[in-house]
Amino acid sequence: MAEGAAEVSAESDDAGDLGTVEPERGVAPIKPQYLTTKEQFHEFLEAKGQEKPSQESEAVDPAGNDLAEPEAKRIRLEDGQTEDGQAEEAAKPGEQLQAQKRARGQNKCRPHVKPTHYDKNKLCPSLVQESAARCFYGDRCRFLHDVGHYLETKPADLGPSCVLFETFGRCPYGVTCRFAGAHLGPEGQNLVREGLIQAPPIRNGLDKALQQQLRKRKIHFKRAEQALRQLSRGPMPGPTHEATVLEGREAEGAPRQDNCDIQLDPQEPDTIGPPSGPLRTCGPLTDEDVVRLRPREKRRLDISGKLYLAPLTTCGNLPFRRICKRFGADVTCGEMAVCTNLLQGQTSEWALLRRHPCEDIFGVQLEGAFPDTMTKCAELLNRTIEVDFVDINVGCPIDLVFKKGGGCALMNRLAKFQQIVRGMNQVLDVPLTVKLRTGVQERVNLAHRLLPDLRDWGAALVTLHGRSREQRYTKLADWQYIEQCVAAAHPMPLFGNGDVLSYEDANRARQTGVAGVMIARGALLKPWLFTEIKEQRHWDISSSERLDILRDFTHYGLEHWGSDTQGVEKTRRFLLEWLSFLCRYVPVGLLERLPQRINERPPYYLGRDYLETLMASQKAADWIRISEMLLGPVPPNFVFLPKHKANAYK
Ligand SMILES: Cc1cc2nc3c(=O)[nH]c(=O)nc-3n(C[C@H](O)[C@H](O)[C@H](O)COP(=O)(O)O)c2cc1C
Repeated sequence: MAEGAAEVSAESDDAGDLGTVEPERGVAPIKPQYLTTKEQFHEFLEAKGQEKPSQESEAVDPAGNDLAEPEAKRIRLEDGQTEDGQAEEAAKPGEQLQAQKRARGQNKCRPHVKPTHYDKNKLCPSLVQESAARCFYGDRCRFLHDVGHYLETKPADLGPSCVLFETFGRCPYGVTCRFAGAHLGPEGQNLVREGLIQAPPIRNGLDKALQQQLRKRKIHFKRAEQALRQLSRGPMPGPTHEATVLEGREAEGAPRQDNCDIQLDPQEPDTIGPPSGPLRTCGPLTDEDVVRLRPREKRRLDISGKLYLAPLTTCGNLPFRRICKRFGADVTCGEMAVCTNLLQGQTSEWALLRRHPCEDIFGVQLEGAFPDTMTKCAELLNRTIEVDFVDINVGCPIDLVFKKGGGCALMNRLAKFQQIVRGMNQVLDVPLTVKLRTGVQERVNLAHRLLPDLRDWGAALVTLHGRSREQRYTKLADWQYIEQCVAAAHPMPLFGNGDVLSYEDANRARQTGVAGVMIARGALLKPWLFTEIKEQRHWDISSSERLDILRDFTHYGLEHWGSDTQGVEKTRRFLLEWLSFLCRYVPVGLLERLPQRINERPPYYLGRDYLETLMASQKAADWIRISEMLLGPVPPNFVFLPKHKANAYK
């Protein structure tokens, strides 16, 4: 789903031990000396918040902002929600159902954040982009053209140094950067530092020409149509792959959209995909090219034994994945993208496909309900982006997707499911993988029956989340069933997914015989989990180390979303979404028994220092306080309600 607009249900978590089906809800066993009451906890943070910033917070506040102003005055929260983002308890029985609905995983009535695109105080992009000579819109342009006037209304810088300027020697946001003081010369010119480092090229961006063709529906999906025709006649044989000059060049890592075959040919403007007739080439063929023309096999995906960071709508954004990569995640995947939105050339949906150079084994995940759109989308991506695999989300539980026959619903639409897998597999040069749940209903397991089919249809790997759609997160993942499914999938590798929060959990999961483990909420609660698993230890990470991780996230965020107001606020919102999960982590040194389990609710406790306590808070106002330490004060009338009620326990 489009970046920043996704709706995914991360339902409230319940308790119990990994491997049991009917879990007991637990409370994290915190050493008695750290325990406190709700009132004392909030009083403590309130009092600290009123104080002048401590040394600790002075050290972490890049802008040197006074953090003493109580956020509650400035932050509006959604009606019917308590300050901590949870639904108020229903007072009357008649309201109970309603309250239950509200208490489920999603905050569906979140405030709509007005886009700042048409902000009349925004400087015209022609004055920011050095390449743009003059404003295309002339007198009709709605943005400011007077830099002096713009600077008068521009809010104060958020800090003395700009991460883009520091890293690359040049900040593309120029005067609009919220840290612009670091790189503006005496005349207001945007400075460039010596030894300028090229910013890494955006991988998997959407080319403007391609976007136009998609919007005008001018693309002809030759390979997909051929595959779909074959499918309508009956099952197809396994995939065949004609190698082309184009593919050879792609294998060398050349950007695909710049390739002569994908460029929109005036003679054949509506064609994408390999030529069916004689090969078109960019120039004369060399011996090297001829070698590349040999038919080659579909690329393989060998990720057995690797740690796979789950696709995570909203939270699994590129900056977060960079953090997880640093801590040892081996495989990463983009957030779920809706195939029809990609086919329409929606910029925000294409943003979900972007890949950072550190993501060495990277896939994208697609959602869709129909063979034609899914196959066409697969062909489109096959030609335009660099990925190691494409995954189909057949685990998505949300109504919006389910009611259209996508996500989990495909588990009960066998004919369509088969056509989608076969069709996509036929047009992809990279392996196709599938993410499943145990089934739709709680007591009707379907996965074990589907796995042999998926293997025959050509899926290279399946990940099984050990819960049904109906269960959402109310029960623990059923690892016994996952074990049963390993045999059903054989020899196709099966990854297991559900409730891994410690190296012990990962070890137990591996004992089921799965090819590897996928981790979702565990990574959100503690991204250093990958290191813990690899080094087989518990890491008693300090609050300042945790803050450093958050700071790195904001730096990656500013790099990814921009260092102007819009980019800063986008970074903040994604940070806040993440903080709504992070607060559930209980520091190792505070636990009476290790490890923490994913179903255990932390009681109120005071950490070993102020920051540790602040990070344990489930109040949105406290997450905002943390964001202000890193990104400066929130704008006036700032509203935030987390998308996922990760802090809600049923
Ligand atoms: C915030 C959030 C977003 C998610 N988004 C996706 C998604 O885009 N695609 C998907 O297949 N699963 C998604 N999931 C499900 C996870 O990938 C995973 O299957 C599930 O959380 C179980 O793993 P866990 O127990 O390790 O959290 C999401 C889960 C969460 C908590």
